[in-house]
Amino acid sequence: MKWKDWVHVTKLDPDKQLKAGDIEAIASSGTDALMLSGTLNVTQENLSALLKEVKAYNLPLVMEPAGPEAVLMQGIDYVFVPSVMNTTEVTWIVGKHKVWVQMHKGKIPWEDAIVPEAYIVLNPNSSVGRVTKAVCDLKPEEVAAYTSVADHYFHFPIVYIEYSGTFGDPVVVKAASEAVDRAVLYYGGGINSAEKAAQMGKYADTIVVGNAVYDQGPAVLKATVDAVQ
Ligand SMILES: CC(C)=CCC/C(C)=C/CC/C(C)=C/CC/C(C)=C/COP(=O)(O)OP(=O)(O)O
Ligand SMILES: O=P(O)(O)OC[C@@H](O)CO
Ligand SMILES: [Mg+2]
Repeated sequence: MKWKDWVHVTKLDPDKQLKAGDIEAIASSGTDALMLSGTLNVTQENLSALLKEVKAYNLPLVMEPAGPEAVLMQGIDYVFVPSVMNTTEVTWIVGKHKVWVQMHKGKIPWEDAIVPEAYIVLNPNSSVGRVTKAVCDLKPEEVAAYTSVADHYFHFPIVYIEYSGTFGDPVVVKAASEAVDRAVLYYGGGINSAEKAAQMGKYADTIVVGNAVYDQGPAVLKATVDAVQ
């Protein structure tokens, strides 16, 4: 299945520990892909350790870096590279990217593996909200406007409504879904039940589940998959 057709992605944090047997259960949950990502304490070492744990299960693997210092490209299907639309600091839109390109001197597999993501960060208390100094108190029409800018002006293939750690406002996500045209709309944040998965799955093309895997376990993850598959 092409990445554009995924409806459910599981986000695994290299900074957290999964219990024995959990990866097996996650892999058989029906989720379409595993994304290796976190904002804080992600290193080449913990990324490589997580990759070792997940690579045996034939699921597509996505690396989503929080910065140029820790990026895996070997053994990964895609690198989803974020830019934050509503940050107050240019580095989170284009600065880290410039550093990354300089580090790799023309060896970035642009066509085969790189997928840019336009993040709209909406939980000010999340790590990503704090680190990127995102302006999070946006009205639905402002989120819709950022969505259009990302989609039609910058031509980002993904617009990602990010509420990491908390369940978002469905009115906001609906507004983004009405504004999006060509991009694939991602939603992530606080999905820990079939009901919440279905609610955001109504608007987003792809939902992302992260914390629930660690806090509640693979059975809850499977319920979120079944709600959108
Ligand atoms: C150019 C390269 C290689 C990378 C770009 C890096 C940029 C601009 C990142 C922007 C925002 C960011 C830090 C994204 C990381 C992905 C993400 C949102 C992970 C989830 O974060 P949280 O759940 O808030 O963090 P923790 O789980 O670590 O608390
Ligand atoms: O961890 P949760 O709250 O499920 O959020 C998922 C993802 O959007 C985080 O980047
Ligand atoms: Mg997280």
